[in-house]
Amino acid sequence: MASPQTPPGFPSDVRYLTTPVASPLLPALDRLTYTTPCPPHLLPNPPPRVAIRVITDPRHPAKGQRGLFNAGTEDLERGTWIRDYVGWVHTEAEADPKSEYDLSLERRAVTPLGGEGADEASGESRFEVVGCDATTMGGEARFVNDYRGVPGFERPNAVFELRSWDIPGMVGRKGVRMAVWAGPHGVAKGAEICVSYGKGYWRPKEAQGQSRLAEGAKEEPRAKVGRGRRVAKAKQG
Ligand SMILES: C[S@@+](CC[C@H](N)C(=O)[O-])C[C@H]1O[C@@H](n2cnc3c(N)ncnc32)[C@H](O)[C@@H]1O
Repeated sequence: MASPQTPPGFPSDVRYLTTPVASPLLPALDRLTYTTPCPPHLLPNPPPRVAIRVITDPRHPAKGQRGLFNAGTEDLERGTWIRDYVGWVHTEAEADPKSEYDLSLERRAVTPLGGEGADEASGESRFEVVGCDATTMGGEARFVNDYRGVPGFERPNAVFELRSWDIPGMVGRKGVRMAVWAGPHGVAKGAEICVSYGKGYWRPKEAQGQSRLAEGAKEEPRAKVGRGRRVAKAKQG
C-alpha cells in the first residue's frame, strides 16, 4: 500500500501517520482495539480540509509553534469529525511524563491477583493507562492547541472524544480512536481548531502524572460510538 501523503506544513522530523502504531509491549487486545486501521467508509464523515500553519500572531501564546485550522470553504457543523488523534500507542510503564503530545485512551481498574481491584496494603483501587503519544509520530490532530489565551477564544471550539466502529469480520470487536470533533458551536471557516487540554495540563510539570493530555479527555467524559453517535459516557474516562 502506498504510504499516506504527508500534509503541507508537517514537520520533517516527525513521522506522518494515519493509523496509530502499537508498542511491542502493548497487550494483543489493546493492539486490536487501538491500532486496527479504520476502513475509510467507516469514518464518521469525509475528512474536512484542515491546514497546519505556523502561528505568527504576537498575541497568541503558542506564537512560533504550529496550530491546526479549518481550511475548508465552510464552517464545520457541531459534531463534525475532524481527525483522529494518532501516534504511538503504549503501556503506562512506557509513558514519557515530559511528553507534550501524550493523551490517555483508556484508564482502567487493575484487579490484583486474588483481589477485588483494591490494593490490599492501601485499600485503594489501582488503575492503568493506555496512552497515545504523538511526539515522534502522529497526524494533523497533534497540532491542535489549547484555547486558553488564544485571541478571540472564550471557550474551545472543538473537543476530544472517543469514537468506535465494528471491526469488519470480527464479531463483537470494536476499533477505538480518540478524535477531535467540532464543538457545540461548530468551527468557523478559517478558524484555528482549539480544544481544552484540561486544567491539569497546565499544572507545573513536576506536579503532573503520566499522559498530560489525558486530563483533557477526562474533563469531557463523553465518547463517540459508531458513526458519529454521541453517548453519555466515555469507554473508560
Ligand atoms: C499537543 S502540542 C500542540 C501543537 C504545538 N503547538 C506544535 O506546534 O506542535 C502542545 C503544546 O503546544 C503548546 N500550546 C498549546 N496550546 C497552548 C496555549 N493555549 N498556550 C500556550 N502554549 C500552548 C504548548 O507548548 C503545549 O505543550
